[in-house]
Amino acid sequence: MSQKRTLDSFFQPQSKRKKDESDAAAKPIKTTQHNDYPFPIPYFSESLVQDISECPRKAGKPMNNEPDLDLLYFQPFTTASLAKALFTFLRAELPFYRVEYNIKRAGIDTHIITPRWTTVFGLDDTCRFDDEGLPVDATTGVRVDDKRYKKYHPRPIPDCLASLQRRTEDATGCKFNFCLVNYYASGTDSISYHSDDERFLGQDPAIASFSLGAQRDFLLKHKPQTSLTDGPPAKTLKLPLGSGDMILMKGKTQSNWLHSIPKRTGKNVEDGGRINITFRKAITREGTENYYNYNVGVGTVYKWDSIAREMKPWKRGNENA
Ligand SMILES: O=C(O)CCC(=O)C(=O)O
Ligand SMILES: [Fe+2]
Repeated sequence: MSQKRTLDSFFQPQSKRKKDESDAAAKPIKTTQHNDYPFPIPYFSESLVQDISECPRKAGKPMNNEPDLDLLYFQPFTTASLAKALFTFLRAELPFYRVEYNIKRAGIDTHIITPRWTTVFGLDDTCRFDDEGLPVDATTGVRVDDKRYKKYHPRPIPDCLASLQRRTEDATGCKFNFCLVNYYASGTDSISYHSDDERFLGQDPAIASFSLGAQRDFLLKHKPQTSLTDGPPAKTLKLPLGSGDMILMKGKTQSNWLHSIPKRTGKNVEDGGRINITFRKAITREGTENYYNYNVGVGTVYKWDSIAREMKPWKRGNENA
């Protein structure tokens, strides 16, 4: 019988732990494990799960006063203390990547180094994970051997992020199957103007987007109008997203608007970092392939080093160093 690939288990106490460490430090931590995680990912504590279950305290505010814009702004979704705890936990416990790839830009081969740390978990709607953690057809339950799952193996959303996902689904009435995480270590990290309007998300996708940590501006601008008769260009909107805020982007937003997190300069560069979590629903296998390609890639795994206070390359066998 093959060994279970997904195990929600109790992590073994670390072998290098000194004998005189407190009982609290020696307490086993419950983790989600998977063959395609570089390391086990701890569960949130019971008190964090309880705090999440009490969010949001207030309904989201609709923002639909611009053409084709359809947002629900939870300002905030979580309390400030929960947002801080989530930020600290996720930065320390998730594997991150600095993905590099080549594209043709204005006809010229260009090497892109993604200007932020990224990670992703999930699987499109055509499949689900079986209890060995492998993709099976969502309706027949038969193992799926698809080239789109070969280069990067899909991996399930760990229990910690799944508890935030469930609360988000209940609060919005939307269903999600992917969780993308961005870590902007400082003001020099950014995401340029884009729309999340890929075909693999279907028409009018709903995307829930959380902000944790430093406040950063979220800019929105209407896509260029196709003809002069379409009216004057809509103005750029600036949402100064704070820790614990969540925006649900829905309806015609992705097909008509671009969004970005611009770089910050001068005294605003060192801001302590910001984490963005998005929950989305991919409906085809191209979505799975695309998300792992651009958010995990084939490069080095990094993990937060709380002493050096930066991401450090992570190597198997070095866990307790
Ligand atoms: O960091 C953010 O708020 C935006 C992230 C984003 O737009 C994306 O990951 O597609
Ligand atoms: Fe986006």
